[in-house]
Amino acid sequence: MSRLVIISNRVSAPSGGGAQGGLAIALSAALRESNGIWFGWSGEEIETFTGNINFQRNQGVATATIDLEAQDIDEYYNGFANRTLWPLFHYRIDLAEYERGFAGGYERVNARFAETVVPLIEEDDLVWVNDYHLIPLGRELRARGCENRIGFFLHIPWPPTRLLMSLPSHRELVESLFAYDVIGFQTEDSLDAFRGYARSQFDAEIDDAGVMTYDGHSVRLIADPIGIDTADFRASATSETARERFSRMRESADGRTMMIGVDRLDYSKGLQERFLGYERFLSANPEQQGKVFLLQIAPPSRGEVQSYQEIRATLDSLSGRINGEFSNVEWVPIRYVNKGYPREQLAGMYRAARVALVTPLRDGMNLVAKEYVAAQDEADPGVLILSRFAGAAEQLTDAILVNPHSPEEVSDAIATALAMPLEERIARWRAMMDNIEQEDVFWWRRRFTDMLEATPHEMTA
Ligand SMILES: O=P(O)(O)OC[C@H]1O[C@H](O[C@H]2O[C@H](CO)[C@@H](O)[C@H](O)[C@H]2O)[C@H](O)[C@@H](O)[C@@H]1O
Ligand SMILES: O=c1ccn([C@@H]2O[C@H](COP(=O)(O)OP(=O)(O)O)[C@@H](O)[C@H]2O)c(=O)[nH]1
Repeated sequence: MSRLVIISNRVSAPSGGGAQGGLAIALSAALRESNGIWFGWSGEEIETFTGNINFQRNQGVATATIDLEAQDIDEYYNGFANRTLWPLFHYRIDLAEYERGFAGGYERVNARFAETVVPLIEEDDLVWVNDYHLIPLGRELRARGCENRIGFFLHIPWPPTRLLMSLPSHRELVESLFAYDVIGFQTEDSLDAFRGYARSQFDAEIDDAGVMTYDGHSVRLIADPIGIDTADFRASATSETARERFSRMRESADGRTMMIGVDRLDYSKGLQERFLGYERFLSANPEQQGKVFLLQIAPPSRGEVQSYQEIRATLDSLSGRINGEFSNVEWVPIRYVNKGYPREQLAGMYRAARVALVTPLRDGMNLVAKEYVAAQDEADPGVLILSRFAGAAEQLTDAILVNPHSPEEVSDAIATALAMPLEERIARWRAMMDNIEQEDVFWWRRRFTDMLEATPHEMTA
């Protein structure tokens, strides 16, 4: 197999602890297998951009990182990526900000990425660009003579055409995607939405095999849902650290049933709606008060962006209000923790929870849903409550699927989950486990890179 050059905004080499995003975890696993190199932003700020590359190798993963200057971080990461594209692609046009400075910074940083990474790319490498931060990177690489096979994978949802058209530069942004040889999406739903846009806005032809032709250039389109390293996660759920965490959780639960949520503190994760659904459940089922509690782990994320500061304040106040309303001296209904935990500890907590609430309003995939399933005890598994609007819902159809906007549905789902007989819990868990065992992170990576490798080079523009 050809060497992989993976490019993504953030490079987060594996480490012992701390919170890592799902993308980081998935790519580390993929890189180890392919002996590739991972290029991106270090997450560090520098006074003036130099293009100097810092090479490192951590636990079998080779990384090459650059620092960005303050204006780049403001306009590209906090700006166009997280104030414009993220809300828009998660259907929140009310939160999307359209500033020319953001768009300019986004183009500039994509050009800087291209300029810096081009010398690292060897003739037969497969180049794999990841996520919404780097949509125009393929075009920038081509402009610098890169004739390798280049693929792009979008980790977040592709929005419906009507929403995307609210972005002033939508045509230019999408046209830059035509520089790639393969474009991957998490779900059939996103792939459909992209096809709709390409046909209606560019008159692109798309055949039954998923090959899109526009202006004499062909691009292969694929829905390729990302998975987790299921075997590894399952093993980590019975590691010493996880077992210790499991026991401590059970002890601190003091005979009460624990439910869990684990999400970056992001408005797309539907935390506010989840708390309201849980509040509804407590009001509708007073006999459950004092018998259950929700552990919500929510490490702060993208704190420079105002909408993230606002959701944090909203959740502080909502969790406080619900706890104030229902708590007594011995019981608090929500344990709300603004801190990240290492994976093995999370695995122990997932296993200790009878129910997981994974209720994003929109999510590209949601790896937490898959991790929760992988961590369960097969003889006594917990129940997954999953939003219909998470990418994972296309695969995990045996979860209790809910509309996260409806407090009644969330409340009913909690009641159903808590009352579910063991036999049904096992049957649902088995079906979900079969899926995540089959469609794991290696399956995801192979499908993408096999397609990229099989795409004839002549197809490149
Ligand atoms: O790097 P950050 O700004 O701190 O954000 C963390 C990551 O969040 C997003 O994750 C997405 O990718 C996951 C894996 O495919 C998927 O399960 C999830 O639904 C997506 O939201 C983001 O897309 C990543 O680039 C960030 O690194
Ligand atoms: O305290 C935490 C919270 C989350 N995560 C990990 O962060 C990832 C979140 O990925 P997901 O796809 O659910 O959402 P994203 O944050 O990428 O949007 C999962 O692998 C979690 O195990 C973690 O390691 N520690």
